[in-house]
Amino acid sequence: MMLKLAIRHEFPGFALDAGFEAPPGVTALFGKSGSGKTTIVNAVAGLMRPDQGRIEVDGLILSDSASGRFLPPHRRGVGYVFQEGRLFPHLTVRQNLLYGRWFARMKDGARFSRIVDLLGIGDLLARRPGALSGGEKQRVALGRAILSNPRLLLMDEPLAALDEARKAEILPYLERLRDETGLPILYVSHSAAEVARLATTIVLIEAGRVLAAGPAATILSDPATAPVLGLREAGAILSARIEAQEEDGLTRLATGAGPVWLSRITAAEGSHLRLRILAQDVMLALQRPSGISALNVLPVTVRDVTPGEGGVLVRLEAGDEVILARITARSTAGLGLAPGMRVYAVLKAVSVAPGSIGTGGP
Ligand SMILES: Nc1ncnc2c1ncn2[C@@H]1O[C@H](COP(=O)(O)OP(=O)(O)OP(=O)(O)O)[C@@H](O)[C@H]1O
Repeated sequence: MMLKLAIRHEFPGFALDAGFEAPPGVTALFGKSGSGKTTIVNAVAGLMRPDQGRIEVDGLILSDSASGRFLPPHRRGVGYVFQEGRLFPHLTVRQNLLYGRWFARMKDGARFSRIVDLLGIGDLLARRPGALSGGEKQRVALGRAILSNPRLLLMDEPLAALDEARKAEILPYLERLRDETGLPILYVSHSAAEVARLATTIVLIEAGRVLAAGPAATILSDPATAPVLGLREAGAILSARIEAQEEDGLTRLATGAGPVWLSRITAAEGSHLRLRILAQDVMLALQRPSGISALNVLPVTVRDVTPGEGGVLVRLEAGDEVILARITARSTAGLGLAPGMRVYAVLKAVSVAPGSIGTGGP
């Protein structure tokens, strides 16, 4: 399924003119406060009617100004998860979950059990929302949205109200949803870390317009978009597979850039992971360094060198992957870095934080 959107809308003092496609997986809408993300989500949900344009999912037209078509929200088949779960306080978790299903007129017990298992909420079914933690509420809200059998899911900062520990608890469930439902998920977030972990596709919004859109790995490692995402957050995403759990506490991963060793990752051999390698954690050397503690030395070719305010971003081709390094202007000049040069990227095994390791491919 695919969402296609091209809309224009004017509020006093604000003009939205946005177009993009959202394939299955998580399409993250990322941009500053007031850039228009919620307006886009509301237009897809049918909560506002854009002045102009067209929104369709897999050929079903949700809204089209040219023909005057505008499907009301309840006929769109769109699941919506808000910042706060908005569960019905007087209903149990089971009743909240079934409420969504009632709309879809579904009576499929196997599917109910599968979603309950997927979200790990089986033990909560008899409780009321008042007796749930913030993270548990959000998992129930996700379950309710999915059980309504939607064509697509809208999530407007679903983790924003949670502390870091609760966020970390929910992220694996979101990854499973992304990988197992095959639905397009439009996901609004302010957090580059969250976007890097979850997004399949990234749409960068600035002042009502699409600044860049494309596969997450491409957008995240693009020096042109790094200032928007935040330089500290700039980096690459590598698709990796666990090859071996080694005896000294390291995990060996196969990546398109070569083998990478990281501190123990608790997942089975053969598992597919996505690693976020922050540009500020990558060092560059002209010769293969010896006598250093860093375990990962990858031969790479410089693709481009982009000076900016917070240092220089060097985009590197590593096998069939792209890695980004952020170094100082002095180091860039000292190494004489230029496109086409073959150098070595150095990465410490401990520099990839557990929160930067997700499941599934990029
Ligand atoms: N109903 C409305 N009437 C007038 N102006 C509106 C309305 N809804 C949104 N706006 C304006 O449109 C702009 C975009 O708002 P929107 O909520 O889409 O931004 P956002 O990117 O989702 O922001 P945030 O991250 O803070 O939620 C803002 O300037 C906002 O004030």
